[in-house]
Amino acid sequence: MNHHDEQPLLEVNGLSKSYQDFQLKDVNFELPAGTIMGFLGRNGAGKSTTMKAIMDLIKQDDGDIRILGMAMPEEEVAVKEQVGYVGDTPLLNNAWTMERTLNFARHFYLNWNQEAVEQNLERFEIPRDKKISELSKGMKVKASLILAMAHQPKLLLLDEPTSGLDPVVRTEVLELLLDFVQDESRGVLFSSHITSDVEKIADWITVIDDGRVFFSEDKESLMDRYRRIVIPGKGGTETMDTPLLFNCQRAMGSYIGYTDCYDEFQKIVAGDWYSERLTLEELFVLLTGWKEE
Ligand SMILES: Nc1ncnc2c1ncn2[C@@H]1O[C@H](COP(=O)(O)OP(=O)(O)OP(=O)(O)O)[C@@H](O)[C@H]1O
Repeated sequence: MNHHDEQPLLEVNGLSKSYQDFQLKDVNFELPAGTIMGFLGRNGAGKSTTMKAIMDLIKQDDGDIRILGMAMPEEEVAVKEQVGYVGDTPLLNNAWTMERTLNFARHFYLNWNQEAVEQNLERFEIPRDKKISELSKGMKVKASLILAMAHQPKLLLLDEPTSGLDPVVRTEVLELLLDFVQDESRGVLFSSHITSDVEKIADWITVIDDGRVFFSEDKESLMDRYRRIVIPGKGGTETMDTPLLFNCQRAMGSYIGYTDCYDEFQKIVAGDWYSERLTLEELFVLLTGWKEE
């Protein structure tokens, strides 16, 4: 389906923020409805800062942020009805039970869905009567997610929702996110260092590097256009001498390079080579790590 005819759920245009030793520089991307966007970047690249600026938890220096066409922070009250956020430091009060937390939070929203809350509490086996401080890390994450989704937002902004969770709980959380976007009107932006999680469920990948958007692209097209090209044996220097390849090197008796336009490479470059698809993790390391060598 073509998502682009519809209004994006989230538009970030020219977002800038300066700290003493770090700048977000002209961050631009759009999140279409029905999309799960994986937000990747190395430690300190600016993921949390971007998400906090979207939520107006920190003041942006410059930029235009729209959620369902509404401007942040100008239309904050209306926007927050449409957004669920789970940040890097949970907002849950440790001394409260889940019951008390939910009873408190429900008064702030018009569209609170108690039925969905009950279902999710059951689905994730979250006890209502235990204090938040008595929940395990995984339970806290799930509790935060239930809370973030209780007012039926259109957009979820999740800062590393799956880090520190066991594989079973991680899978449950990923399934919850897939369910969430299923009706194609909602969307999720989630940052993660667990590239396999992102590869599993994201439709769109946005990579931020040193405060700039490196690329923001449909996952399938991204994974399709990159390939590792291998020429076995000692030859291959001429074959590899094409601007379509980068990061060429000899390794394990072969000549290895990478292309970001595999379609073209395939058409143009003859010779004895074969290609390998990259995992998202390999692609991420290749693109954000190789320039440091
Ligand atoms: N309140 C602050 N004051 C000054 N600098 C800050 C502040 N918050 C974050 N930074 C700096 O901004 C940069 C980006 O931080 P941010 O938390 O956005 O990165 P991140 O991509 O989320 O990293 P990680 O993957 O490690 O969570 C870092 O260099 C950090 O030190």
